[in-house]
Amino acid sequence: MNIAVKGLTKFIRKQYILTDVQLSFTGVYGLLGPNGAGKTTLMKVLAGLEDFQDGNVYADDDLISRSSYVKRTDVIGYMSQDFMVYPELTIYEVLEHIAHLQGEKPINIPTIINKVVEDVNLSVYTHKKMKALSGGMRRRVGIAQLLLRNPSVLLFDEPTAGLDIEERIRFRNLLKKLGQTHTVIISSHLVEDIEFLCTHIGIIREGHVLFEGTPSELKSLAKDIIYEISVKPEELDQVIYSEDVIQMDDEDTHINVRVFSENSDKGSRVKPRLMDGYLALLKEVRHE
Ligand SMILES: Nc1ncnc2c1ncn2[C@@H]1O[C@H](COP(=O)(O)OP(=O)(O)OP(=O)(O)O)[C@@H](O)[C@H]1O
Repeated sequence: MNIAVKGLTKFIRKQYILTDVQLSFTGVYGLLGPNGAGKTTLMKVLAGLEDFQDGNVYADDDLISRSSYVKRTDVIGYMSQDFMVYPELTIYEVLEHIAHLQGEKPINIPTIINKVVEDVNLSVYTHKKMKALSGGMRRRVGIAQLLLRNPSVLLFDEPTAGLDIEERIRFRNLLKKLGQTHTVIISSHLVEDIEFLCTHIGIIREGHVLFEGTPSELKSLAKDIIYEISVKPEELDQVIYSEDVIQMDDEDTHINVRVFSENSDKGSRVKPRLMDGYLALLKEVRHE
């Protein structure tokens, strides 16, 4: 199922949070933007958790919400950054409780729970108490409880924030797997997560859409303007001072400095990465 928004506008008192937002969410969709761009607000609007003043939300071309708050928990599952409930209950007990609240027949509950814990790779941990779980495991329980309802669209707000590197990789792999069976929308300011996971990307800034397209379309915004310069450690200060630096990689004997440049005779032109396209877009907007 695809979700789309048209003309979406939200303000709180006199401050516009989202302005005439038009986006079409499909595949594994990455919603990127700097802090305060409006990503969380947009995700909550999609989930039916926040009201808005103008515009429409569609699911597969059917209007599901017009300028108002409509709860769509049967279609859309939303997960905020963390999931911490009932610390004294085990994973199984939490899921059992939620399944009961949803009105599942008691006889079906064990089968349903076994399926969702398998989907999120928690089958061997169901006896563990919530309070004993790591951040990544708690988030996986959060996904499991969403899957109990079997929504077609899963929304994740900053899903890997605060996870250590191993958990982040495990969690990203899980999101990739879920993307094979669901429409997945991920909001993040980490280009790295989006690069690994997403087939489509939307970029917002200060509540306005700046870009929507594929990862290669985003990369192409930095076509022909990315150079790599190899410098000795003692030359680094001079390069930082004179060039528009994106990234530096320390290679023991020298440092590879990635820069924006229209024409650099000091380095070699390289293929743009997603980060380059994203930064090129933000630079362009800043200069307008
Ligand atoms: N309830 C509210 N009242 C007033 N301002 C709000 C409210 N909710 C959000 N905002 C403002 O709306 C803007 C967008 O916030 P939002 O949290 O959606 O952005 P974000 O892109 O998710 O940012 P971050 O990555 O920092 O979480 C910010 O300027 C924020 O201060």
